Amino acid sequence: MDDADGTETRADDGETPADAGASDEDLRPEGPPQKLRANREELTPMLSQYLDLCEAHPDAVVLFQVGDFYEAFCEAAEMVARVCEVTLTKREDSTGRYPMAGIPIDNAASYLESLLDAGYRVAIADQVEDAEEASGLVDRAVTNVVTPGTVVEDELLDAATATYVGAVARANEGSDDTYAFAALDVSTGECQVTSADRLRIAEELERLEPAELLVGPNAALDTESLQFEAMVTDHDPTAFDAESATETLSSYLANPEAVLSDPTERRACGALLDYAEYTQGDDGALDYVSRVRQYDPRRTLQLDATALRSLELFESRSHRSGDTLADAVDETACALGRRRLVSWLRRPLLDESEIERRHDAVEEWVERPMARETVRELLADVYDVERLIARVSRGRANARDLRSLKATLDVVPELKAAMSDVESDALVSLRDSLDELEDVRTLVGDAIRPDPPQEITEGGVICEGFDDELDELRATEREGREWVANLEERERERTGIDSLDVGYNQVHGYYIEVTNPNLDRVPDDYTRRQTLKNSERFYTPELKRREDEILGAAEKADALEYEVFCEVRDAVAEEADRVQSLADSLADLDVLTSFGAVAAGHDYVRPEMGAADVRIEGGRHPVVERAQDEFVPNEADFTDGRVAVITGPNMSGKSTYMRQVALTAVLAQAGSFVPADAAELPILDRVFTRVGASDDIAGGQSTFMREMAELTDILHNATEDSLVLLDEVGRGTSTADGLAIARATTEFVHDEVGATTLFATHYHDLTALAEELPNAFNLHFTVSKRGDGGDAGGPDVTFLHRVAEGASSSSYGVEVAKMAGVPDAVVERAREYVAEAERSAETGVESDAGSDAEPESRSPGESPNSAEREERATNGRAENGAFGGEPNESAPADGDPSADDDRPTDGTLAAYVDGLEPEGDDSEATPAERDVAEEIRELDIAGTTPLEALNTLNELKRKLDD
Ligand SMILES: Nc1ncnc2c1ncn2[C@@H]1O[C@H](COP(=O)(O)OP(=O)(O)OP(=O)(O)O)[C@@H](O)[C@H]1O
Repeated sequence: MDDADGTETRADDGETPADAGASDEDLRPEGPPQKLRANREELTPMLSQYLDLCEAHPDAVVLFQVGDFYEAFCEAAEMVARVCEVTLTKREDSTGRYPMAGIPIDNAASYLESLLDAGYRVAIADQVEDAEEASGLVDRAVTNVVTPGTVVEDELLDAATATYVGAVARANEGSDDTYAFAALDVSTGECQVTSADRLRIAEELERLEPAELLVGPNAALDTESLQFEAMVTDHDPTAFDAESATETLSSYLANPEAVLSDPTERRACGALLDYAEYTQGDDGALDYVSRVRQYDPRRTLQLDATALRSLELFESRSHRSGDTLADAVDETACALGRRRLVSWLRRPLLDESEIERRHDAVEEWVERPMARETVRELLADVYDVERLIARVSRGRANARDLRSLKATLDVVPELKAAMSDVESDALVSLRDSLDELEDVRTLVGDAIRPDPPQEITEGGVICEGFDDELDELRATEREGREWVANLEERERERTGIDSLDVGYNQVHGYYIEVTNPNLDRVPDDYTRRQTLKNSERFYTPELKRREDEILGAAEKADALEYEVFCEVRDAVAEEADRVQSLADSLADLDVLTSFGAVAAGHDYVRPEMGAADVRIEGGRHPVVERAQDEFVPNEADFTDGRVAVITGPNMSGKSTYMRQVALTAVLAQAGSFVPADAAELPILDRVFTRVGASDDIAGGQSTFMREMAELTDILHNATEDSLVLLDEVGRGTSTADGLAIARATTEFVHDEVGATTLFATHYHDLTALAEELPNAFNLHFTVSKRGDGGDAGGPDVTFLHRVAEGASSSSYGVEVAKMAGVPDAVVERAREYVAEAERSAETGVESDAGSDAEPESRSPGESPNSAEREERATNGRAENGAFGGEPNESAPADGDPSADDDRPTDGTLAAYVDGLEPEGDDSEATPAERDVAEEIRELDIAGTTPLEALNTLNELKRKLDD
């Protein structure tokens, strides 16, 4: 405890946050507490020090070390007590009573996690001098500001994913629309910087999802509209000034202009590094951040946030582990590899020769399973040396970390041996680049004991033979202890007391214990030290001398060990760059080996890259195939047409099919083999995916508007090298409008864009379009029917999940409803309505909506919306996303769903609901029928799924029956 700090007590008076009187709502837990400010002149030295630190960190909650606790006071204490569920106590002195709450330093990590989760930044103010040696108040300083984007503690980080803090800056010149984005993983020192127009930078943000974001002074970033959670931090705006940013950068790059030629990039990156230094206690530059890299997102396959999400690359809708692409192809052996895998999947390559280089390596591993498995086993012993060396550089690594580094280095020669005869270019150069770091390995091996304690200040860390002075001290200590160990025997002999014991305790030191009946035989040179109930404890002058010698030597040795340890750690830190590049090679090697293992274990093939069009034989969905007992492989052949209109019943496999095509391309360009019997693939520049509103979250205007804005983005940005997946686009509005949008989109993509497009739809009318457009074709998913729909109650449907040419004949919605357990009576009635609708379709009675959506007057090949399209094309790029911008005028407005427009055209539910409408006036109907009719009129059919519709129908029928 901090004696010089006054009269503070930790007495728990049982007060809880609730009964302590909630603090004023306006009082923030961050920054200087008002009450302390008000009493500034009278405060005790310790609280005054606390107040100073709070003022220096206005954005953070200051946790202030007092002995074994981190304490918070006043508003911050009340918050800490609530969020961390610790007791609120108080500190009382002559200036007043102050709420106080503390968390134990020993297991601070879990409390810090709660504080971060609750949205706080935490400034850790440590005692930076020994409390016992301090002449007055113990000196304290903020050694670390813990924030969501800058955490470095292993306990708070996910081993498998990188955590980024990002900074966005905008060009200073008024008309210049250049934005720069810099992202830093403080735990590893990886730093990447790019610049582009604001739309692309917004996409980059979504792609990297930094946990925390600094926004430059004039960047006008609408952080509210980001589609991921990021803490927005106000950092000193002057850090973004060109001059100060370049100065910050000069500690990291010998020539900042050479690496970051764009001034906006330098401003973003400089400000970011300045902030990172601030969070790490501001001891100057972070030495381990030595890999500042400029990149251009256009040099990699672009996957925006929507594509990443809908393809479930890293996060699945089910949130079950194992359900993402990253999980499916992850057979990496170490955390380095897992993080690298994520980064390769996030940024698949565009350069064909680089892709082939990775494929060559994967092929070699597939062909050489023994060597591959040996390498994987060795990689399993590799520690997370990327984060570890960063800790070493920050002076935070302990002896165990250094031993983990050595264990990793021990693996390297074995890895090189296991790869001695590899042939592929990538593997050869990886093998050759593996630096054994023999010097570091020997140093750590000689210096640090094999199984050291967690603490580095209490001895037991440094090997014998490493430091002479230390060895001498330890020898003195050892001899002393041996002398004491033999003392019992000697004294028993000398005194003739057989029960005499020699022992040690913390308070009294060494003693000789004699039981009461033997006290008369105690020699004269024994001095009494302690009286117990049944015995007395003594010491002799020699024992005292030896004790002082032992304890003195031990204490000195511990201190010296710490000193020696720090020297070793500093020497290792000097080699941080080499360790980082070793980590880099190990990460690449792990991913390539994992790709090899996945390819071998799951029958993936090497794709042929550089084809003109996608052609996949026997393709599978890499994730769904694992969950399915029998996955049905499917062809995807775009050599005779680029636009596929895909129909088929619900649940027949349309979405799975479309996604598997995209995932195959992503895997191939990331360097992996692909789940197929054979694949020829072009190099794609972007993958767009848009999923119709009703398959997405909730229906409704805003979702529809978003869908349309996203569609606009595709229409403007897709190229003939893009892959576009459209899943039920247009479903968020009335059927007629939806169909019209779907048609117009298909035509535009077909005529103007030329992208490889897969369009899954329930609008059967679209299949006619595929026949009209030369480069479009129909695919459908087949089902097998048993029975004919007669007395037996209609056909039973089995999904074959097999894609076939041509359009689907029926949507089978009713059969799906049956499979889902909708009561037989309803299913049967629905079938009657379907049949009726089909009969009327055959006799030429068309619904209004159908004719509305498909003008008969158009001649083949002529687009009905060409004028509209032209207007769209001249409207400039879509202005949506995080940087605000006006809603795009070219996005089609949501139609006013009038009664007529709303009438659906597809064969099942539409017919059913149409059939229920009373002919003529409601007044002839019974009250129940009128109610039902009213309810039907109110239904938002376009926003209702087939299943919901059938359930509603069931309910309505029950009402009528009642
Ligand atoms: N090729 C396949 N082999 C085996 N099972 C498959 C296959 N494709 C899909 N499935 C299974 O069928 C389910 C439904 O597939 P999917 O979601 O792709 O259907 P859908 O036609 O898009 O349905 P909806 O129109 O309702 O969106 C999947 O979850 C999967 O379990």
